[in-house]
Amino acid sequence: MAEEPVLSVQRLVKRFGGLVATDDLSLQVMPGELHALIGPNGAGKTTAIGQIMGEITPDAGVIRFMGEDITGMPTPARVRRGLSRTFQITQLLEDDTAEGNVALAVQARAGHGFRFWRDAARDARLRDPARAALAQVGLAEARWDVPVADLSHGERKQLELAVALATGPRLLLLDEPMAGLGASESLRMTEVLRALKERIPILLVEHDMDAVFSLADRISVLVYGHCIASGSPHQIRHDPQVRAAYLSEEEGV
Ligand SMILES: Nc1ncnc2c1ncn2[C@@H]1O[C@H](COP(=O)(O)OP(=O)(O)OP(=O)(O)O)[C@@H](O)[C@H]1O
Repeated sequence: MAEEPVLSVQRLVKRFGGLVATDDLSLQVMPGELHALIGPNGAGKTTAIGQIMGEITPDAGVIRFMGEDITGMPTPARVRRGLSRTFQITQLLEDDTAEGNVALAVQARAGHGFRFWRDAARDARLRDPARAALAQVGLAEARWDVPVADLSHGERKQLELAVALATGPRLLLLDEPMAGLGASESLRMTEVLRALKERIPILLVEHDMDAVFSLADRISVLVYGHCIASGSPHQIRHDPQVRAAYLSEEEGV
């Protein structure tokens, strides 16, 4: 029997006034796959993630997750089913520690039964999975009890990924996890994602083409909200339309 996609987006459309931000977009993420979504600034990549998470309502199209139609489903219900995202600009509680932030996400997943969120980091049922998530993203243990406000940008990006992992995702939607990282931090994040994709399928939005071409099993290219090409890294690298529309602007590809 053919494998079912984890995520299937069919003919998605989103307009903002006269602007078509998502233009008849179809894409799939298969089990075990890292699917990269690339394209110029403003191509509609973040808008696509927003619709998959239920934060933005599409004007047309169908989104299926693990075979279920989730198009009209509220975000929390999608998270419960195993969808999890990170943001281009990190969204963390500045005053809480790294571990506290992840423990809160574990608590949110567990739902009721934990009454006082301030104690989240102290409860082993929250602490242990939180620490497991922090270890997976490679954040140094000495930084786990540091307030978020004192973390470097690179550490915040790692932490944001740990928060996304804490909800127990069956699909990760990553919006520019390399944004603002230095060369060595990007390489470290690439290796973290390489290990993660062995366990969790990933839809990756990213401008770092070294990372994209080294990690992706499949790449889809968005231009003005429309997918102009989808294929293996080799196919995309050699697609003349893609090179003309996007890759020629990017260094080293
Ligand atoms: N809430 C909104 N209202 C109006 N226009 C919007 C809104 N959100 C996004 N847009 C527009 O939709 C288009 C797609 O934006 P989006 O942020 O999805 O692009 P992107 O591919 O993620 O860009 P980048 O690579 O710069 O992050 C842009 O022209 C943007 O200005």
